Amino acid sequence: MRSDHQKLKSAIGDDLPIINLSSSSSSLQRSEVARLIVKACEEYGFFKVINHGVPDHIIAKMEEVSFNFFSKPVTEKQQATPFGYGCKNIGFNGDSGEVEYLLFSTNPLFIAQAQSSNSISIDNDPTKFRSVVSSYIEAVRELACKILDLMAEELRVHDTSAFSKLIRDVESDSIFRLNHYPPVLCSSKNNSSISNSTNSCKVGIGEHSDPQILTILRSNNVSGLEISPNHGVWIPVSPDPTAFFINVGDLLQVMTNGKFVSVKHRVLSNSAESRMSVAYFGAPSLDAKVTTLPELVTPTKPCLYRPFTWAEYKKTVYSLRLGDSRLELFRK
Ligand SMILES: C=C1C[C@]23C[C@@]1(O)CC[C@H]2[C@@]12CC[C@H](O)[C@@](C)(C(=O)O1)[C@H]2[C@@H]3C(=O)O
Ligand SMILES: O=C(O)CCC(=O)C(=O)O
Ligand SMILES: [Fe+2]
Repeated sequence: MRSDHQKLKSAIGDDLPIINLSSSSSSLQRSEVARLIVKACEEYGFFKVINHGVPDHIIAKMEEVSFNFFSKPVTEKQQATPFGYGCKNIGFNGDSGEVEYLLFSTNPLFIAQAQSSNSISIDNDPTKFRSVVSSYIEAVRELACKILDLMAEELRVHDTSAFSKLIRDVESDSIFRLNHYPPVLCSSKNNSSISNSTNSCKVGIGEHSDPQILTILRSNNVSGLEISPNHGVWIPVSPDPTAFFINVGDLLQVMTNGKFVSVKHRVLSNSAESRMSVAYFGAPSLDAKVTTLPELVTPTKPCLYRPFTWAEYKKTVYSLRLGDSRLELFRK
């Protein structure tokens, strides 16, 4: 007979933690799920969620509009205002990769402009993109809040909505990103490639951590994502389009006083197939003060980071390169 623990957490090929959220309905199982989430955040800053409750039709429509968007001619994609379309250039400081993307704020007012400017039309229907994206964002935000509340419960934080209320804020600066990594042949000659003893592969997005609180990521069934829980070690993550992958972001590392780790990750291009991913980056409002929760500070674990606003942190992040460590600059 398998124990409850084994039923809740089963190993995947690559041995990364899997959290079965359907088990969080009874209070006994809820605390076991919360315990496994916290363990995963301490050990990896990363886990996969199954039975997440996000309806299949919302996911399928999101995948469809994303595919439709990236299939458009480049000139049309470049006109996708007020959304930010980018190809190969990442950020503003010289980073690049084999990726094209659409990056925008999850603020409903911002998304509404898409309709008024008719900037992205899917199946000749300018409202379709907006409504599909809005439903998806709403669903993944709820998933993020559910996970954040479970974390707070297990960490014995007095206010169990301490994390989730930051991303529920109407002024939340959360962002949304669609990524498309076209197939690129691996070669041993190119400079912008990563090599090991047998082959080398082009980089889609280079090594980085996500600066926000929590990232909810989903992809099609094409590999490429790798995480690095220990310096120099890269673990490939098997794709699973039925699941969501959760990254601890820099702010959660600060709020938990370094108990949770903001996971380093990267994406390598696949030589045969297109990878498409959708990421929701849950962030607080720009003026929110980010502080370490008092419950995570003890005489033996003094507070590691000075308080700062998300605006201050974001400004630093955007002034640096993708792979730069920024948290060090905010240590006490
Ligand atoms: C080079 C950069 C791209 C990035 C902003 C930055 O200056 C450093 C962090 C990068 C990152 C990583 C996670 C997300 O994909 C992202 C949108 C974010 O918030 O921080 C990207 C930024 C970006 O692509 O603009
Ligand atoms: O495409 C992926 O799997 C990861 C994307 C990512 O790390 C990002 O957009 O920040
Ligand atoms: Fe990322």
